[in-house]
Amino acid sequence: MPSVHAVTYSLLRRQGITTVFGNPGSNELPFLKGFPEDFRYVLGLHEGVVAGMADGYALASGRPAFVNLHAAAGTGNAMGALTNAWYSHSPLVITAGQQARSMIGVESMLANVEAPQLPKPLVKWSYEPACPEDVPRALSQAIHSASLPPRGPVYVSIPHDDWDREAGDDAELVVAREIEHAGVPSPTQLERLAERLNGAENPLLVLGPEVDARQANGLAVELAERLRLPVWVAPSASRCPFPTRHPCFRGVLPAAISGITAHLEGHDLVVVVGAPVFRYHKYAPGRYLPAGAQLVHVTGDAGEAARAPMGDALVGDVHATLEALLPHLEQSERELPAALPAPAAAEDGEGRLAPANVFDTLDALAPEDAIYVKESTSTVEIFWERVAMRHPGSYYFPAAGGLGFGLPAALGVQLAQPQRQVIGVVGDGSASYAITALWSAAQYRIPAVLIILNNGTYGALRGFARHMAVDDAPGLDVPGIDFCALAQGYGVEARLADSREALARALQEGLAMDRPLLIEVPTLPT
Ligand SMILES: Cc1ncc(Cn2c(C)c(CCOP(=O)(O)OP(=O)(O)O)sc2=O)c(N)n1
Ligand SMILES: [Ca+2]
Repeated sequence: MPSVHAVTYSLLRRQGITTVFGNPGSNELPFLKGFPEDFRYVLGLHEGVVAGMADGYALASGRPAFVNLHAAAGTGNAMGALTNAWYSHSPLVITAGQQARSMIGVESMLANVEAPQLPKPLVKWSYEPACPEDVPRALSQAIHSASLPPRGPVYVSIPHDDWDREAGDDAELVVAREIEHAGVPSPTQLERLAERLNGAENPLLVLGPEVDARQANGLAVELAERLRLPVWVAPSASRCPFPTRHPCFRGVLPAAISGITAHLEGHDLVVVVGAPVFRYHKYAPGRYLPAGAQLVHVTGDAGEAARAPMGDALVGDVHATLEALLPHLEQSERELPAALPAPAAAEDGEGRLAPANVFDTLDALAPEDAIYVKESTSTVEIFWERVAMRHPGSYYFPAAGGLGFGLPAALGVQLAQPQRQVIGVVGDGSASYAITALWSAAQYRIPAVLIILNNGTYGALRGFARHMAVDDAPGLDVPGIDFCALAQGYGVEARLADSREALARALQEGLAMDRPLLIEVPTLPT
């Protein structure tokens, strides 16, 4: 009769999950014993890096990513990354090694006491099987639960003495299970939605990360051109759902109630697709909608629909809904919106570049299908103004703003998308939360270009301090970090680019390399 270990690896292989992102302890060794030749283990030196790499991999592949952490301590280190994975609906299957069953109750060393409670509320489901025979079924439930809408991370704690136990006669029935989700609205629901869109005088479209996750970007372009309306990206954008050089593109909505409402003025129908309504951030109270405006929301996440403070919603798969909706929409006679004007030129400082000039240089030299993993919080708006993104899966930003995402996620995305060039654009503050990711980049020769924008400060917090009238907070500056030295210490080649010419040279070098390159750019604060 096969062991729990054998059935588990059969299940993972059959479900196409042959990469394990992990950091091991003694509890995990029996799972890693006899690690199969056709599997790949990607080690991260901190569990925040492990979960961040897995998050990038899952988001960019659209497939569940498997994580193996060490008991409670490893799970705790991953919680920051889990805030992002939860809000980006990332299908992570997180496993944690547990002490031997007979040693949990006495709370011996490495016992993960009340394990399923630990990752809540940042997982869809968490479980510790009541007996070894239930481990393969529990892992099958984890894979399908993570993948079914609304997608999200799940957690299974597994005692280390389960792996060599017999799995039971029917254990292998779970190995080949396939579960599909339909989620197409009914003809009546589509007609009602189409009637509102066709009847609107001056509609506006707001697109969210789910449009990109479901690869519905092209359908969103068709919708925009059919209705000839302005297209905004939903606030706190963690993905890019619409081509940024399209004439309908208007930018990213500000993440504040009054700021959003100001942009909705004059529109009688706001159509939100694939985003929560809304991911506010800065506290700037105001009316949720301008007078005379109605809002209709299409989302695959019933929770997002239920918690919105206004509007009507249709819960269904956004790709299937847009595809089924288009034939019901009339061609609008409105003028197509005019493309946004090119942004003004920016001045560099002495030995420091303006972020705008970094991004213009990037836009000029990067491949047209480059993938950007962004985590420099004060330069988000400038980035969206200056960098062209044309294809699905071109942009990733931490969905909960939990820093330490950028460097690991850039590596995970590059592992998932080897045929496209990944460029990480990370602030000096953010980089320090996951700097050990550079070791994994070097060890696995992951050919991402990693740009560190070094303005010596927590730039976004300086902006918040001004907004919140806090002019004397300590702890907002991070001077004196030499990222080139840190990179070389972890085995990654590095270049200092303190002029546009030096940046162009370093970028061209990095884009041609088959291994990672870190580029440190001293920048002006925004
Ligand atoms: C894990 C974690 N810790 C602290 C913060 C708070 N925080 C911090 C510390 C920011 C500064 C980021 O600095 P940076 O250098 O990465 O980028 P900018 O200088 O462009 O803002 S933005 C922000 O929300 C956070 N979001 N996540
Ligand atoms: Ca900074």
